[in-house]
Amino acid sequence: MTKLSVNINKIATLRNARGGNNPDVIRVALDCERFGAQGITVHPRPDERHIRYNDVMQLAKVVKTEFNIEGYPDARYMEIIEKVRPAQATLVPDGPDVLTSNAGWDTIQHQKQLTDMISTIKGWGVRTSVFVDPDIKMVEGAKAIGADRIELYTEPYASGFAKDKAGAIADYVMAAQAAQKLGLGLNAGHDLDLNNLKFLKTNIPFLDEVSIGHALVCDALYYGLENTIQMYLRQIQ
Ligand SMILES: CC(=O)[C@@H](O)[C@H](O)COP(=O)(O)O
Ligand SMILES: NCC(=O)COP(=O)(O)O
Repeated sequence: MTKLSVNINKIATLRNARGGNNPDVIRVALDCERFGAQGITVHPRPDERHIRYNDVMQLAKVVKTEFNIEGYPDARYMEIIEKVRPAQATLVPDGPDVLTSNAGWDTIQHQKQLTDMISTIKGWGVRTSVFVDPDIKMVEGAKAIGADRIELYTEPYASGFAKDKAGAIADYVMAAQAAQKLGLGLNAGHDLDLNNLKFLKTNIPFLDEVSIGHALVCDALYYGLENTIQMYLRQIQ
């Protein structure tokens, strides 16, 4: 079964535009769960331009499905993972100034740093996932550092999909099969949407989880949140 984890960063972006509490990210997270989402993802960034660290603390008290906290493992991220102990911590190599995530880890070059972080996080009883490009060497590197799962960075798949579906998926299938052989769990995310999700699932049926935010929230403007979550769930059945 592939789980849908809804990334609610964009809800916080909208809330922050006016400084009040509308929309309320807590209410939206609970509604996403009520509408069928099997997880809630957040990705706090140091400038708190969307999800704030305090949101993460409040969400942790109410989220009943899998709570996934993504981010660069700086001191503040590690502190929040230790306090919250979410279902999953996804380590992403974003610099503080990036607009959004734009690459996976080099799991070989950062082997020592990642091994230490992963061991610490696993010691808190939290499942670990590392964000990687669809590159077999990086997948093997993720196994070597002790990660439980990888999350494949799907922006290149999403941007190549319109022109050449088969070409866009090829590296992802190879990386996914390598992960499966190594006993790593498999997540995917970034720029997944109603056009490209089913093809990903069909080609990689053993995906454990997809985390989707930007496109799902945009679709909800037209279809409504409940209907949109159901539409995404149908793509991964
Ligand atoms: C790792 C990843 O791909 C997501 O967490 C993404 O970075 C969230 O995007 P935004 O921060 O742009 O909402
Ligand atoms: N890990 C990917 C994620 O949480 C959402 O990415 P996007 O759908 O907002 O591009």
